[in-house]
Amino acid sequence: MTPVLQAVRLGKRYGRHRALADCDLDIPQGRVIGLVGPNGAGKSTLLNLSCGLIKPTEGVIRVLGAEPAANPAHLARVGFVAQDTPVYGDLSVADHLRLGARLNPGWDGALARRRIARIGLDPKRRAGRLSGGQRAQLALTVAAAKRPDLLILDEPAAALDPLARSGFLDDLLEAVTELGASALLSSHALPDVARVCDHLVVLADHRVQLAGDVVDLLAGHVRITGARSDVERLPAGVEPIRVEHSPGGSTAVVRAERGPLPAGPWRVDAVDLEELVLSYLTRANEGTSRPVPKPTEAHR
Ligand SMILES: Nc1ncnc2c1ncn2[C@@H]1O[C@H](COP(=O)(O)OP(=O)(O)OP(=O)(O)O)[C@@H](O)[C@H]1O
Repeated sequence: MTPVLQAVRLGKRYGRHRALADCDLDIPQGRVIGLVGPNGAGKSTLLNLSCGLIKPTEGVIRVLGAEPAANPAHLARVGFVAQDTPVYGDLSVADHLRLGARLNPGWDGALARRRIARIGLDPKRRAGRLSGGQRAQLALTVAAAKRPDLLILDEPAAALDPLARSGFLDDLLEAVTELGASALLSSHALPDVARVCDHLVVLADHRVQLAGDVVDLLAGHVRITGARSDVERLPAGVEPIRVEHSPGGSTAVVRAERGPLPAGPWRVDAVDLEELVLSYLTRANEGTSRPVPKPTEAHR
C-alpha cells in the first residue's frame, strides 16, 4: 500500500533560517502518528509541508503517493486543522457545515450533523461564542466530514482542559476509525501521544531523532541499571541514548540493535514512551545525536 507520508532528505529554510533538515520518513497508512519535539523543532513546518501550505527548499515529500496539494482531488483526501483551531467567529456552527458542504465534493453531511449532535453543539450558536474545546471539536468535525484519507492536526488539544482534552482525543480516535483514515498530529503532551498514537516521530534541532511504530520502538529500547564501569562498557550493537550517573550507580536508556539485550551485570527494565522520547530529546539537546535508528526485524 502507498505510504501515507514519505520524505527523502526533506528540508525547509526561511531565507537563511533553517526550519527542517535531512528529514527521511516512510510511514505506512492506517497509523495515528504523533509528532513531538521542543518549541521551534520544526513540527508545524513538517505539517505545513505535508498539507502543501508551504513548499520544500530541499528534498522530496509525498503524501498518499503524490505531491501535497497536487490537485483538487488530492486536496480532498487531506483534512487539516491548523494550530489554534481556526473557525469563523461570525459564522454559526450550521454555517460552518454549509460552507464545508459547498467547498468539499466528498462532504458527509450526515457524519457532520451526527458529530455536532453528539458533542452537544447548538447549530445556531456563533463560533466566536464557543469555548476553546467546542471550537476544537467544530474544527475536527469540519475536517472529518471531508472524509479525508489523512487528517493533519497541529497541536489540536493544546488549549483544552484535561477533561475536554480526553474527550477530544476519544473523538479523534473515533473519527479516524470511522473514516478508516490515518492521522498526523503534533503535540507537546506526551501522555496524550502515548494514549492515541501508534507511530512516533521525534523532531529536535530541525531533524528527525527517532521514527517508527511505537510497539517496535518500545521493544527496541530498555533501561539498564548497574555499576558505572559496567554501564559504560556496553556490548557491540547496544547504543546508549541517555546515560545518568549517581554515587549509587548508573542508568542508561539504550537501543539494542540486534534484538534482546544479552545478559550482563545490570538490571534491565522496559521503558515507556515518555522516557524514550525524553531520552532522545536530551541527547539532541546535548548535541550528541546520531543517525536515526530504524526498528530492526528482530523487534517485530
Ligand atoms: N514563516 C516563517 N518565517 C521564518 N521562520 C520561521 C517561519 N515559520 C517557522 N519559522 C522558524 O522555523 C523553525 C521551526 O518552526 P516551527 O513552527 O516549525 O516549530 P514547531 O516545532 O512547530 O514549534 P512550536 O512547538 O513552538 O509550535 C523555528 O526556528 C521558527 O522560528
